[in-house]
Amino acid sequence: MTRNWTEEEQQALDYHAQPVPGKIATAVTKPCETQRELSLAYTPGVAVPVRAIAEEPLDAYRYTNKGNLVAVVTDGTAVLGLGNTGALASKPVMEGKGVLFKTFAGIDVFDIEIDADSPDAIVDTVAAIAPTFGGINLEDIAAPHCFEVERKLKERIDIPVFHDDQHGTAIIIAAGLLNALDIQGKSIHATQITCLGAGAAGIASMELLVALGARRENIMLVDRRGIVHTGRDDLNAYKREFAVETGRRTLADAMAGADVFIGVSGPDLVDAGMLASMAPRPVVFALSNPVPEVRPELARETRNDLIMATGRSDYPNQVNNVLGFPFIFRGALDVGARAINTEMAIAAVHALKALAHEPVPDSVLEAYEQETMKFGPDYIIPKPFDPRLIENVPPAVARAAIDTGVARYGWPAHYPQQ
Ligand SMILES: NC(=O)C1=CN([C@@H]2O[C@H](COP(=O)(O)OP(=O)(O)OC[C@H]3O[C@@H](n4cnc5c(N)ncnc54)[C@H](OP(=O)(O)O)[C@@H]3O)[C@@H](O)[C@H]2O)C=CC1
Ligand SMILES: CC(=O)C(=O)O
Ligand SMILES: [Mg+2]
Repeated sequence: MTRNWTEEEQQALDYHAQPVPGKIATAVTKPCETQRELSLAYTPGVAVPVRAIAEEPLDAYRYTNKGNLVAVVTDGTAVLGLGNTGALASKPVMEGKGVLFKTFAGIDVFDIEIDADSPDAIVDTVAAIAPTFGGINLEDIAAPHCFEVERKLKERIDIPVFHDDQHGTAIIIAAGLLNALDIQGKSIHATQITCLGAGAAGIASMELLVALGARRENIMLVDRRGIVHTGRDDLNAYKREFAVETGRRTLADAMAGADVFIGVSGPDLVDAGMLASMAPRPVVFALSNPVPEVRPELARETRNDLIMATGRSDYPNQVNNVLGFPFIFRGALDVGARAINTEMAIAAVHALKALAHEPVPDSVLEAYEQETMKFGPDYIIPKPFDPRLIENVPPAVARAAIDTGVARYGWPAHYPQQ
């Protein structure tokens, strides 16, 4: 098949193809150049840690890479905003998550793309390979299957299972939104929120906002069929939790008077009229990747009192789960956490929120070719290249893990003194 890629698309293909196909490889961490080293790395030396681990399974964290290795697992059913591309085509995204885990938090990743025809097929596969890993990052598995997969895996294995599109996204949305509302002079408790997308990201984000003080009755969830309301008989149990009693039906109805729009759905679904109908000083997070629900250019043309974020790196205010999963897993792995719970998620929210108020380091300004960046409408959340993320977020997550009793170890010796 001959395709006509644009210059920018061709650059993306070349980046992935050259100098070797793909974005990630394995690295050897021990010397293996002499007969002596070979006998330590392989037989006979390798038998000693095998016997140790067979006697004491926790020794796997000491003698293997288990404690620093995460599986990024998908079935390819909700790949970015591209939909169900299948397992194979999702691999560049999963390798990309591996790049971010390693670059930002030093965590190694195997990406696991599974051809699965049911939630149980994913659960059985992941449970069977779990001994290899210190954590499982579920990625781009569509709702509602993602909820069942995560719940069943949490019941079956004793390492953290974290669906990034649910909880990673929710954490970053919450941190960015709390800051944006402060700037707009609004309170989460009284805010009318319209969320377009009632899948993995939408449901989990609204649940976390409720845990942080948003009122369930102030949230209007919208899916392909319009507003999620109590008169509908096609709702799954997760959507039903947010069903409101209302005569309103369409996305346009849901946008009128809203203080906040969260888009976790698909490209170009919001028009100028909908934006214009929102309340004064609104917050608009159009987070579908790669194409947002509304382009920032259109939003700015329409009104100048909004705070706007996208999931992308090339506009101000990138609200994207890249700010979460590397640092959250770092904190969880460093204390041998058995789970990543809501308290750990909320600790990450507050750490990210607070960091946005601090002066921005020069290295970040250079990476973004900006002279200044300061807390305000165009800087509500730290940038992924901020070197303080790794200093601030993992300790906050680790502290919450220890306090809630899910940590296997105490405060890491290399963490800042408390
Ligand atoms: N910036 C970020 O960090 C992140 C962004 N996202 C983005 O969020 C989006 C959804 O991801 P995810 O939740 O994992 O996917 P899911 O498949 O789990 O959910 C998608 C949801 O979007 C709704 N939707 C899709 N297209 C439309 C449409 N044309 N009109 C109305 N509703 C629509 C679906 O409606 P229905 O239920 O009726 O099918 C569904 O509720 C993607 O675009 C993804 O890129 C996701 C995670 C992180
Ligand atoms: C960022 C991400 O995980 C997504 O768009 O699916
Ligand atoms: Mg994703």
